Amino acid sequence: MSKLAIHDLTVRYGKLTALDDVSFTVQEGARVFISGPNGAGKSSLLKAIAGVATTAHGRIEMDGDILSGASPEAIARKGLSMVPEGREVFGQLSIEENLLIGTGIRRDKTAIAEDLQDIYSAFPILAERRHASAGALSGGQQQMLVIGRALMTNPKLMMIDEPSLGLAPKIVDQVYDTLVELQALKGLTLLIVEQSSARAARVGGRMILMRGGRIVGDGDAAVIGNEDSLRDAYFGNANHVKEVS
Ligand SMILES: Nc1ncnc2c1ncn2[C@@H]1O[C@H](COP(=O)(O)OP(=O)(O)OP(=O)(O)O)[C@@H](O)[C@H]1O
Repeated sequence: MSKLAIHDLTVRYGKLTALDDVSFTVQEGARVFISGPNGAGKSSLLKAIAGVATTAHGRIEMDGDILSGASPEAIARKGLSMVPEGREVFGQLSIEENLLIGTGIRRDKTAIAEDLQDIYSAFPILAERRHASAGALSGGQQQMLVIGRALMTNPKLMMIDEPSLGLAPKIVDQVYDTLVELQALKGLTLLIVEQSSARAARVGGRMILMRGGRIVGDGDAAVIGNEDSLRDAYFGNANHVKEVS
C-alpha cells in the first residue's frame, strides 16, 4: 500500500483552477520534490493534502484512510505535518517553547523528550539557544526551528513548502543535509516544494514537475531536472512536455 494516494484532485479559487485533476501515489519513506514555476499549483497541492485548502473534487488517502473532507487537526492527528511557506515562528516564545507547542496532540508523552533531543542533535544551534526568543533567530535558524517543530508532532508524512526560499546556498545545503539525516532516523515520508531543480537533483529523490495545475513530469530528480520537460514547464512549450499522470 502506498503512503499517500492522490486521485483526481482539483482545487479552485472562484473561477481559477489552481489544481486540475492531479493524481499520483507516494511510497512510504520516499522523498518527493514538487517543482515547477510560480502559480503551478504546488502550494495548493500541499494545502489540499493538509486540509487547509478546500478541494472541488478528488480523493486523498494516507495509509488507505481517506483524508479529504477531514479538518486540518484531524489530518495532523493521523500523522501528517505541514511546514508552510514563510517560516512563521512564535517570536515572543523561546525556541524550546516553539518546539513543544505542537506536542499537545501527542499521546506518547514519554517519547517527547527523546524527540526533542533528536532535534537538538540534528540542529545544535537550536540546542545552544533553546531559551532564547525565536524572534531573534536568523532566517536559516527559523527554518530549522519550523522543521523541528513539525517533527515534534511525530509525523509519518511531512510536507515542507519552499524551505530554501530566501536562504543563502550554504544554509540551504545544511538544512537539506540535516533533513535527509532526520528522514532516515525517523523513517519519514517527505513531500517538499522546491523551485530549484538543481537543488532537488543534488539532494536526490523523486521529482514531480507541475505547470498550470497539472503534473507534466515525474521521475528521478537527477534526470527530470535536466530534461527538456523542465525547460518546457518553465517556458511553456507544452508540445514537448511529457504527460506522466
Ligand atoms: N487563496 C487564493 N485565492 C485565489 N487564488 C489563489 C489563492 N492561492 C493561490 N491562488 C492562485 O492559484 C494558482 C496556484 O497557486 P499556488 O500558490 O498553488 O502555486 P505555486 O506553484 O505554489 O506558486 P508559488 O511558487 O508562486 O507559490 C495561482 O494562479 C495563484 O495565483
